[in-house]
Amino acid sequence: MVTEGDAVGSSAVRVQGLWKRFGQQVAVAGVDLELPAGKFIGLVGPNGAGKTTTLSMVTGLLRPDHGTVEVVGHDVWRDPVEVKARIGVLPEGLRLFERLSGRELLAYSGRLRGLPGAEVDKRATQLLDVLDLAGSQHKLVVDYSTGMRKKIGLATALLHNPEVLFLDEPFEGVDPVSAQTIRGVLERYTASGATVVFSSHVMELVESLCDWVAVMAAGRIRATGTLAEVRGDAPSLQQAFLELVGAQSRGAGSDLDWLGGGAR
Ligand SMILES: Nc1ncnc2c1ncn2[C@@H]1O[C@H](COP(=O)(O)OP(=O)(O)OP(=O)(O)O)[C@@H](O)[C@H]1O
Repeated sequence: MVTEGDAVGSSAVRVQGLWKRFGQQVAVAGVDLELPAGKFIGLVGPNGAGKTTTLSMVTGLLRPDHGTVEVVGHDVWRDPVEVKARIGVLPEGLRLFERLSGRELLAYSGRLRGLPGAEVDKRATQLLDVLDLAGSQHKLVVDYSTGMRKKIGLATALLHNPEVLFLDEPFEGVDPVSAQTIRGVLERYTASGATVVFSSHVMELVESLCDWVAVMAAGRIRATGTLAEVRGDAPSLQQAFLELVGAQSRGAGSDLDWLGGGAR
């Protein structure tokens, strides 16, 4: 799906005036966002910032209260079939068909995507191999570990060679070896001109992986741009992030004077 010229200088995602409320809780409060194509993009923010809610609305999983979302030039909510053919998604709380083996899951996803059987077989074999799942390909998904689930989820999201890949906390619960494997696959994928958008609150990871960042807090976008632009004069992205989300002066632990030291 990645075609020459698609990626250069254009936007992968264009979000305007996005709002989502759950009862009294405003989860996303008027987000405008333009994500450049062909970049490794990090959506970062503290717990509860609205990252998952935003990604769910951008990928057509959750209907916004207001606002529009375009992915590779198509309106997500008016043109969902066009958009879903062009994106891959690894959602938070990934639900998989547990009673299929990893190999069967890929075969099923590939056929759902309309790929010919022989092509699905070829791609599945390569993905299982690269993601170090070949030895577990006949195991049922229900018996996979957390890291293995993330990797098979990533394989299903990549199988149809999407133009944009959305990943919600792809490294959470993943050991360093698997993280390195996932990272290698993603770097190869973006090097070919595709776009990755992933959410995280691990700043070191974002700093080492991403070339473009959007910082979110309390349902709003606080900063966007290249890593250098968002970092500004701060010594690290972590520091810039803490300043942007206003979390510096909380005096962690100052009220917990009973904690530690053996006193009961
Ligand atoms: N289905 C829901 N019903 C009620 N409130 C919700 C729902 N989903 C999200 N929220 C609320 O919306 C806010 C944003 O949540 P969201 O999961 O989008 O944040 P997040 O940035 O992904 O957080 P985290 O990093 O902890 O996953 C939170 O206050 C959360 O409690």
